[in-house]
Amino acid sequence: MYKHRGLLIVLSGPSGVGKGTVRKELFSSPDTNYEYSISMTTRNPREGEVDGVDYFFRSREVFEQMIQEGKLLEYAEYVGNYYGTPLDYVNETLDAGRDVFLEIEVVGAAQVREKVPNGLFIFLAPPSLSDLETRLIGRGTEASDIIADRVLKAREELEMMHLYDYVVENDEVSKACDRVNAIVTAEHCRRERVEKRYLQMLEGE
Ligand SMILES: Nc1nc2c(ncn2[C@@H]2O[C@H](COP(=O)(O)OP(=O)(O)O)[C@@H](O)[C@H]2O)c(=O)[nH]1
Ligand SMILES: Nc1ncnc2c1ncn2[C@@H]1O[C@H](COP(=O)(O)OP(=O)(O)O)[C@@H](O)[C@H]1O
Repeated sequence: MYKHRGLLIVLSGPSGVGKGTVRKELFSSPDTNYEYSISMTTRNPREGEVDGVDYFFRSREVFEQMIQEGKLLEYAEYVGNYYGTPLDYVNETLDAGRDVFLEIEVVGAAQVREKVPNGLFIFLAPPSLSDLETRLIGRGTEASDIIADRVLKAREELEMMHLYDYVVENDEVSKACDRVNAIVTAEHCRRERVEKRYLQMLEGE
C-alpha cells in the first residue's frame, strides 16, 4: 500500500551566511508548515540558548554513544565540536506525512544526500565572500582566531554548492525566506503530480 511521506528539506551553506537567521525567520511565521529538527551538539550553550529548544546540548561521551548506536541521521565535527541530527524524530515526522526542516553544515548535508536522495537540498549563499566575513565579525559570537578558521572553512564549503538542487542568495533575510518557501511550494506541486500519476497507474492495473 502506497504511503505519502513528508518532504525532507535541508538548508545548508557556509558558517555566517545566515542559515540560523533565515531558519528563525521562517519558523516565526504561522504559515510555516514544516517541523524543525532540533540538532544535538557538544558545544557549550551561548547566552540565551536553551537545551531542547536551540540544541540538545550533550557531552562528547553521550554524542559518541548516539553515533555508535546509529541514532543519528548524520553528524559532523565542526570547529572542534560535534553536531548531529537525531534520526528517530526525522523518521517519525516524515512517516506521519509532515515535512522536516534541517539547518546543517555542508558535510552533514552530503551524508543526508546519500541516505535520503529524494530530499530537497537548498544551499544558502552569501552575496560575496567579504559579506560573509563581515557577517561573522558582526555576529561577535566567536574570538578572532575562530572567525579566521570559519572564513577559511567557508571557502571550502562554497565549493559544495553545485551538489544542491537550489542555490538561494541571502541578500535580505525576508527575500531569502520567500525564495525558500517558493522552492518548497514548487517541489510539493511537482511531487503531487508524480504521486497522482503513480496512483492513477495503480488504479488502472
Ligand atoms: N552536520 C550538522 N551541522 C549542524 C547541525 N546543527 C547545526 N549545524 C551546523 O553547525 C554549524 C555551527 O553551528 P553553531 O555552533 O550553532 O554556529 P552558527 O550556526 O554558526 O551560529 C552551523 O553551520 C550549523 O548550521 C547538525 O545537526 N548537523
Ligand atoms: N541577509 C542578511 N544581511 C545581513 N546580515 C545578515 C543576513 N542574514 C544574516 N545576517 C547576519 O549574519 C550573521 C551570521 O548569521 P547566522 O544566522 O548566525 O549564520 P549561520 O547560521 O549560517 O552561521 C548574524 O549576525 C546575522 O544577523
